[in-house]
Amino acid sequence: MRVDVVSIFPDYLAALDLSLVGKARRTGLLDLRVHDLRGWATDRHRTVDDTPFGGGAGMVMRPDVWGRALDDVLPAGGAGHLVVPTPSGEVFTQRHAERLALEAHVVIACGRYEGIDARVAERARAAGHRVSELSIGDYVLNGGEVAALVMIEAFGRLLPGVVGNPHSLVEESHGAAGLLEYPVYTKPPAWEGLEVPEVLLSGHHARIERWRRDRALERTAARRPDMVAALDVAALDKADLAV
Ligand SMILES: O=C(OCc1ccccc1)c1cn[nH]c1
Repeated sequence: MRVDVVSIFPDYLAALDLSLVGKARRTGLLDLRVHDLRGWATDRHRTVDDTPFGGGAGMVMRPDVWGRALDDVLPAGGAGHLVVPTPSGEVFTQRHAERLALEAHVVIACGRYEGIDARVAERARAAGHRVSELSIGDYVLNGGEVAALVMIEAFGRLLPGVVGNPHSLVEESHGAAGLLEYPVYTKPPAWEGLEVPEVLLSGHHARIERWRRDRALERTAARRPDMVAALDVAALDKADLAV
């Protein structure tokens, strides 16, 4: 999988040399390239922004500079997926991560200031690329770089071979069951007067599985009632009968 990130702060993406994503790069699972948008600016001051049409505070990133950058990094023929992090985007979820992990070539355009001229996304769509304007949450950052780090980690870890034990990807929060993860414990069995729930030490796998699903349901209902509404209870019941 190839991922290009374009930003006026390319050093912000240095964190991607670390840990699992760094390993995926070194083993060739992930061909990640970071570009400085100013490389496509044409004037002496390497300007990438200008005042907004219609007035208002702040600056807007210029379409011509972004156009030249994306012409160079998006795949010819329009088979790319352009991701634009923005507070006004569709909320990025594990479903998006799963879909992006299947793409051959993703380009992430990191906006700054008040954002990127809207015609940039329009032109990329017209050229046949998939374009997703995605938000990582309901808050405003100074730029898309942090959101790019979040998304690359979220879909990068799903690439085959990146995470050692793929089974650890199955029972996660926001996984297929649509539940939050149950509470986890490790040694010592008693710590600071706090005990690990007895059932987890019982070796009785059916009971342990039921306890875990009950805690996951409880937690999801308490913290994410929105997810409960979307639950496929029939599937859970079937699982229930299985236990
Ligand atoms: O602030 C964000 O992106 C940076 C950005 C991009 C365009 C204009 C302003 C700010 C963001 C918040 N949630 N998800 C993304």
